[in-house]
Formats: sequence, structure tokens, C-alpha cells
Amino acid sequence: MSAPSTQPELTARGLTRAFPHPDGPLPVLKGVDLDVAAGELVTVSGRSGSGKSALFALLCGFDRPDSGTVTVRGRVVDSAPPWRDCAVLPQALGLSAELTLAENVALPLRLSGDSADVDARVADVLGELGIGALGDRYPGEVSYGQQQRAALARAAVGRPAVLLADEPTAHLDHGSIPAVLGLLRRVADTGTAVLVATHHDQVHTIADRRLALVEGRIAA
Ligand SMILES: Nc1ncnc2c1ncn2[C@@H]1O[C@H](COP(=O)(O)OP(=O)(O)OP(=O)(O)O)[C@@H](O)[C@H]1O
Repeated sequence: MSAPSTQPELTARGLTRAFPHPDGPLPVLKGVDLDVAAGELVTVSGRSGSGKSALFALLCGFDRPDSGTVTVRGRVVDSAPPWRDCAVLPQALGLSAELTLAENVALPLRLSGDSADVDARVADVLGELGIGALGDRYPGEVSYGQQQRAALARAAVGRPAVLLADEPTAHLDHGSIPAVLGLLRRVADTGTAVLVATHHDQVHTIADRRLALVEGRIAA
């Protein structure tokens, strides 16, 4: 594993978020602080419903905190940052049903004008994740676990400064997990700040640091 640099690419300070509930607002995040440095891979565990996905939505600018601040590359996040700064594997995946898996993975490269060797880079990352033969298929023609790997490939292909992966092994068989862990580790080793939410103990084996979300706050 590479030694992490000291400059945090991703920071959160004092994040709070409550959601509407029939009994009154439900405070889910109660003051979350975290840093992830370039080249560092940090995992976050927490029981189901502890707020991991809610936290990730704030970190990538999909949602706004009630209070607190997120920065990516030193800039305050008040809407979703460019994908090359912060790329996401969300739990809902968000693949476009009208595009093949390869076209989905290529999309962030094409949208950012990063057009060099797109086909080769897409083929490489799909191959690394064991779905190289499925690039011409549409999401509706492959399993959910294969879709999940394509969504991870889409997040990783552009070498973003920050990569957020929410439950990247949730729908995978045991045989597919090492490739996903290998990719996440490789992406961190090439300088990306990687934050992974997970229930799987196996994922923590590739972490530089392991955190837990407990009672709305981060615990080491
Ligand atoms: N948009 C929303 N509206 C209302 N409640 C919400 C909303 N989003 C999340 N919640 C609530 O916030 C809590 C945390 O949800 P979240 O999905 O972040 O948990 P999680 O730790 O990711 O769970 P899991 O491990 O099962 O994916 C839950 O009680 C959930 O019902």
C-alpha cells in the first residue's frame, strides 16, 4: 500500500442531517467529521439505517446538510462537483438503460472531454472487473451484480480525485469480490482518495483506515 499524502482531498466538518418522520424530524447525522487524503482508502461500517448512504449523498453533493461543510479538493461542495473531482458508485447505481455497459462507462470521459483512448480504457476497466465480455450488453440484459461492477467501472475510469463507493460488494458472489477490491486498492494507490461504505468484513482488509458510523457520528 502507498503512504497517504497529508493533504485531504475530501473533508467533512460537523455534518448534520435530519429526515422527516411521522413522529417528528429523525436526526440521522449528528456531527460527522472525516478526512480522506489522496492515495488513502478509508472504509466506513455501520448498522443498516445508521446513515451511511445519507452521508455519501452529502459528500458527493447529491443532498445538502442541515449544517456543516464538505470540501472536495479544497472547494466547498454546494452542488455535485465535476465527476473528475468526485465520482460515485451509488447504491442505486444509476446506469442509463439506453446505453450499453461500455457506453455507460465511457460517459464520464466523453462528458469531460477526456477523449484519449476511451475504448481501450473502458475495455481495460471492464476486463479488470471480470465483465469485459459484457460491454455491448444493455443494463437490462445483465445481472444486478454485473451492473454494479459496470457502475464501479464508470466511477473509476476517469481517475477521479475522490471516489465514493457505497456498498460496492453488496450484490456480488464471493468469486467476484477480489477483482472489485483489487480495483479499489489500485485506484487509491494511483492517488485517488477512496471512501467505501460496507457491511462486508472482507472489504476492510484493503483499508488504510477503518471508521464506523455510530449514533450519527464517526468513530475510529
Ligand atoms: N430521503 C429520506 N427521507 C426520509 N428518511 C430517510 C431518507 N434518506 C434516509 N432516510 C432515513 O435515514 C436513515 C439512514 O438511512 P441510510 O440509507 O443512510 O442508512 P444506511 O446506513 O446506508 O443503511 P444500509 O446499510 O441499509 O444501506 C434511515 O432511518 C432512513 O430511513
